[in-house]
Amino acid sequence: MEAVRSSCSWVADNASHVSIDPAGIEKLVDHIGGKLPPIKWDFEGIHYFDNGPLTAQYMLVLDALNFCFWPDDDLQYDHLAAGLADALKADPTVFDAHRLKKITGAALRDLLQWPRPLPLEDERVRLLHEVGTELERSFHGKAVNLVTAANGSAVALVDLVTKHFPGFRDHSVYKGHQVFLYKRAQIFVADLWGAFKGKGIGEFRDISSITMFADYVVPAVLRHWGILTCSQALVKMVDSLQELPSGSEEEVELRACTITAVERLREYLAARTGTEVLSVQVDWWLWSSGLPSAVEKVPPYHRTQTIYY
Ligand SMILES: Nc1nc2c(c(CN[C@H]3C=C[C@H](O)[C@@H]3O)cn2[C@@H]2O[C@H](COP(=O)(O)O)[C@@H](O)[C@H]2O)c(=O)[nH]1
Repeated sequence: MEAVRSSCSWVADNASHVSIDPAGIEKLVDHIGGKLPPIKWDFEGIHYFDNGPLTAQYMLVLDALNFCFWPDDDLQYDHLAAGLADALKADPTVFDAHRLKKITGAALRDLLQWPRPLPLEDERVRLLHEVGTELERSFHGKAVNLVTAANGSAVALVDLVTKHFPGFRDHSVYKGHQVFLYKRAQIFVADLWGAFKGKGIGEFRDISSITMFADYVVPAVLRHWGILTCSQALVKMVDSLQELPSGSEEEVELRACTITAVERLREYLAARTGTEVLSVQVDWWLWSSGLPSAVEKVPPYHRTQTIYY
């Protein structure tokens, strides 16, 4: 995604609160022996997969809701991915467009078997209505038609998703410049690619165009390795779990510098190994290394209330 890469690189060059340290990149690459450890998509075994169109429907619903878990200490991405998978196994029509269009907060909670209101529940419901309505209007109700309309191009699919579904238009205006981050639109493409192992409706000839998915786990991992360095004031805010307003300079810098740092890390790894390295793979490995169950103990992540990640 050229617009994502170039706008984030501009932020990194003009940042006031976050910087990227090449020494941190070298340290991490040395630590992993110069090669990215292999990582399987769905290493947790929590996603729905039937090798067919229903998987595309599941992924679109999953990534429409793939944001803001932290305000509820017990809620994690796993609950969403596994909860939606169980719901779909129990009732294959549960994500039919006409049902998504009318879903309520209580029904979503039921479906996920979550005992209390979800963070930003009203937004989650509104986004599902948006998905149902637009799928019906433009894609005969089926996410698989959206995917095939991209003709095997990851870039085209991100464009289609962001054109048709306003909820996926993850961007900010920073120092007067429009910055594109597109976390959920890009992770949707990557999730399809990962689930279908780059075959069939998960085949994208330009998967290397996708950047990492800027949210709150990977920036903390990059801080741990000294790849991202934050101003003292920002460190204090993040480490004391103070909320960082969505769209603030600090928040945009954290995300944009994370994308740019992963691009540099990818280039450095590719040069060291002499093989192509994908941002998607770097993202998956960094993300999994930042989970609470992982060996590395990373600093707290930044707290931002947003529908974008
Ligand atoms: N950058 C990046 N962020 C990712 C994912 C994934 C899961 N991707 C699946 C694809 C392959 C793997 O097998 C994964 O299962 C979730 N997240 C984000 O993390 C946050 C939730 O964290 P917590 O609730 O504490 O586990 C939340 O913002 C969520 O959107 C990823 O891959 N990359």
